[in-house]
Amino acid sequence: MDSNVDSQRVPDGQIFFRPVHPGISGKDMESGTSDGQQRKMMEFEISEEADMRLTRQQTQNRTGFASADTKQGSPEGADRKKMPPGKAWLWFVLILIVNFLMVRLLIPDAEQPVMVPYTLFKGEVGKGNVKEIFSRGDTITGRFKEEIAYQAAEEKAGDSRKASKAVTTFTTTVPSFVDPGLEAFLISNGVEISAKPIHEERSPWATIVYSFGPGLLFIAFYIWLFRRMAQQGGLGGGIMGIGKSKARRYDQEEGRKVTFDDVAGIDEAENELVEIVDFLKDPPKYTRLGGTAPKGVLLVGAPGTGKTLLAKAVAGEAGVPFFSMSAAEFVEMIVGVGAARVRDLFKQAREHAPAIIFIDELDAIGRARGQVAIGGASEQEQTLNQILTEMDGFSSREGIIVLAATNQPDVLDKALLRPGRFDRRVVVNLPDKVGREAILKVHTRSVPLAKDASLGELAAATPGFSGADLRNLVNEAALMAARRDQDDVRARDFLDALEKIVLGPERPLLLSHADKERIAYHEGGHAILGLVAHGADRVHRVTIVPRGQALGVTYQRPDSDRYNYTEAYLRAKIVGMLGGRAAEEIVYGTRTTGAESDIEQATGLAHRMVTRWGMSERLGLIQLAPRENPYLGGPAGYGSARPFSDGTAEAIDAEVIRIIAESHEEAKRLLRAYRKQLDVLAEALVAQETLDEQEILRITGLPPAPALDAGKLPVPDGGDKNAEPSVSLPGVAGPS
Ligand SMILES: Nc1ncnc2c1ncn2[C@@H]1O[C@H](COP(=O)(O)OP(=O)(O)OP(=O)(O)O)[C@@H](O)[C@H]1O
Ligand SMILES: [Zn+2]
Repeated sequence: MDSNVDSQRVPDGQIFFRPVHPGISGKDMESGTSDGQQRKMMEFEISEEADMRLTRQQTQNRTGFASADTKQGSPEGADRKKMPPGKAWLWFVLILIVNFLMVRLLIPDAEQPVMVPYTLFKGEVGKGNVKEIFSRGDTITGRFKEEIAYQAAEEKAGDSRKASKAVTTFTTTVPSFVDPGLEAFLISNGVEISAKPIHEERSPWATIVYSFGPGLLFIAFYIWLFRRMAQQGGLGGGIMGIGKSKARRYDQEEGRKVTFDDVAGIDEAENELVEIVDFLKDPPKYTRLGGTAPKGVLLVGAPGTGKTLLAKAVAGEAGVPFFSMSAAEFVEMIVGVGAARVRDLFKQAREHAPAIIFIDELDAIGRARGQVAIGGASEQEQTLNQILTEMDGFSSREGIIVLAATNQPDVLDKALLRPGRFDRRVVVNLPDKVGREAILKVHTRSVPLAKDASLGELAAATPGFSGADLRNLVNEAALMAARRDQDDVRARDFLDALEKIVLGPERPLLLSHADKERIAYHEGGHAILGLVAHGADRVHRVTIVPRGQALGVTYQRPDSDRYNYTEAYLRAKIVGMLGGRAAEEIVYGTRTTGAESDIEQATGLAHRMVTRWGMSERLGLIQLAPRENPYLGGPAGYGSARPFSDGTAEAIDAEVIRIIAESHEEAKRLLRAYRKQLDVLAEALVAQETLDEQEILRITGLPPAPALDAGKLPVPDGGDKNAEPSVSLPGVAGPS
């Protein structure tokens, strides 16, 4: 069975098979169509039990994409540090509470006077027990010399258990008939008649706290807030630091310079930047004849492909200071701060020219103006305008080059891309197999490799991995080897690390024998179809050890990176995905929930065949789903503004349903034909849990999957002789 849950939506237009495991968002191996000629669909590599999609998360890089890794200065960190406004309110409330408690503690006589009857008051005056009084209107407030025990009448009636109160401060009301002799009576009994209210009298301390406390606290709070913000900028300079940029100078901070030696596998991008290095080394050489060097270079590419690294390498090679800042860090809670930071960043760079300014995640502020959600808009706009102003403001003779990185070039404000600004665009692609090997070499420079660890094979097994993913893989493998007390990192460590990264850690589950057998048949179904379906990817491994969300996994991967897919290949893919369920149906005659992600992936693929790749005769070559961001995978679906009729929508559904139904039939037909092989494979899986390619071939006696153009497969002995294995899948326009 497969993973029961697939938390990742699959963006339209990309074939990615990712293991259905929610925890590995960063590891996606992507593939997808990118624009124009450079139609670069990446491949699927490992197919999970029905081939999981490796897909880019739709969410943007800022929400926890970043390959879970270790990038320094990643914008995520910065976002976290920023205090959300909600927290400020919490502080505000806390301060009010503290203030209240202080007042209570410092002003013991802030107690309310107790209301006593006029007669009792006069009685006490008569006894000479009243020290002083203050009168306003018909109300008298005063203090007894000695406290008296008093219980209000209404309380007596209500609750007899209530103890009488000890009263020193009292208040009473003079009856409506005026008591003419009162004043003389008071004086004769030695009562002081006070000119100021008695119960509001406070100690000098209390007065200070009352009048200044709250104000002081607020001021302290704001000072603290500003300081905190300023400290985040690394400048710790009180309120004044807030408008400073938080740019980091890598040349000073890091011991070792990054050079082009540290960058591998993205040669084209690297070559394009060589000229920039040259310019920075000797600006006059270029400007001597009146030419202008580029001011801004936009690095465009998927997350983790090495854009930041490349920018640092340019600085390292040229030997100039490198000021780096993530665009997300520009914008703070306070409007105007972003613009101030931009100004400061450029000022710093100018002081150290020639220099490089690197702005990461440019899309965070470079989004087309007016396209931003209300609220952050004006701040974002101001910041963006400031960048434009600054870029216009320096001449190329100054030797400053602004590099910026984004993975959403299409959302950028057009003004940023005008000549004199970011007029050069360098695409940083995901590395191909050769590139991945080179990157692995860079990152294993200080890792002792065992003889059996072949970086070439590892590169072949990791299509769609970015440089950051590969670095992470090497790191995981090294940790794995260390945990195993080895002195070197072996092939097994790399494979285990890869599996862990792609699928999540092994999950110990107590499964009954019956469950195991069912999972074995499900995975066996995928695997057999991988071997016999025409054009399917090679099956590398089958396991029924639960991992991440998956109960079992069938790994399939093409022999080489694929950039384009034939329809037959896609159909074989769908047939393979449905093989798990088909096997269960054939063997048990019942269904389980185990095929959920298989179904999801198959549907997604069929949908894209129809809506994006023009593989439905009935609908023809019409684009029926929007293109998506080639670097991130993007939102699919037109929402309410669907540019086609209801009839077309119905036709799309019908075509998708037809493709799935045909593939399902095909899967069942093939599995019936290869039932004997399915049985032995399932049995072996229950016994051994994991089988590699050689074992699978030996156990089933099947030849490795034929290439697409291979001839008919032999009908296996013992198979259903009537059900001839298919050589070609029914065409899209086939009988329906
Ligand atoms: N081509 C590469 N060669 C060598 N190492 C690489 C390469 N690409 C990425 N890495 C490794 O991955 C790390 C992260 O890459 P980097 O931060 O440069 O990616 P990025 O493209 O800027 O990503 P993001 O768009 O998420 O900011 C690098 O510090 C480096 O160690
Ligand atoms: Zn499955």
